[in-house]
Amino acid sequence: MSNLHIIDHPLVQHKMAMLRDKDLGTKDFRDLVNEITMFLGYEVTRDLPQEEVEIETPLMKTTQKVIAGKKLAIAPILRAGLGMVDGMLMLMPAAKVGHIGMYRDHESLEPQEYFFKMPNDISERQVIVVDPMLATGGSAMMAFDSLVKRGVDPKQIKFVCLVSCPEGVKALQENYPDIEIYTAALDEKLNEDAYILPGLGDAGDRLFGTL
Ligand SMILES: O=P(O)(O)OC[C@H]1O[C@H](OP(=O)(O)OP(=O)(O)O)[C@H](O)[C@@H]1O
Ligand SMILES: O=c1cc[nH]c(=O)[nH]1
Ligand SMILES: [Mg+2]
Repeated sequence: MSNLHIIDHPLVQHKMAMLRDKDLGTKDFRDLVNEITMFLGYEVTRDLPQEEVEIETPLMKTTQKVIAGKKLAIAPILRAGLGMVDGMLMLMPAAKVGHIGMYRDHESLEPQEYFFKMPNDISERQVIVVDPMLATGGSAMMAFDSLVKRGVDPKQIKFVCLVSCPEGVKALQENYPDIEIYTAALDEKLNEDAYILPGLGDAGDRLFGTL
């Protein structure tokens, strides 16, 4: 079974059309990233373990399923991943947040890690790594490497992005076949600067107004 989940819900696709528009302003871009993230978060949490609890409604006693105390962490890849944190926390307010600072060197296109701070018990948590863009896959894979080095089982990692491309998906599937990928779009290809086409440009710059 493929580990690639493309979320093609009409509301998600409608919001993606707005997000890609080059004339969309910073505030609206930020708001849409959060809104789309919530839809993706709904899908990525679909298989969280559940347990039955007893409750009492105003009319009678009954049982109801609740999430079975799964320990979660959200791990944004900076900067652009920061734009997805609030959307995820809206759904999982008790999740811890660990930050992975990374930028792609403009010449080599290789990711450079400049910050890594996780909750102490990260090896016991399911980790949802978030970054709007999956281009070559180098940044996501370096983030996974860093988590695995700290004892996280790749089976406990999920990756959520807004835009992906065949090159990045292939790299992740070859190197981390156990990691489920959730995306709102599988675009056409990378250009010669490893930007996604049609894509949405530089997600970090559009989120933070640093164009
Ligand atoms: O799959 P890759 O080829 O590694 O490219 C994707 C990475 O590039 C972007 O970050 P960028 O380096 O622009 O940093 P920023 O978020 O600070 O803008 C993006 O947010 C990903 O982290
Ligand atoms: O298209 C791309 C590729 C990498 N990073 C981005 O922000 N956009
Ligand atoms: Mg950037």
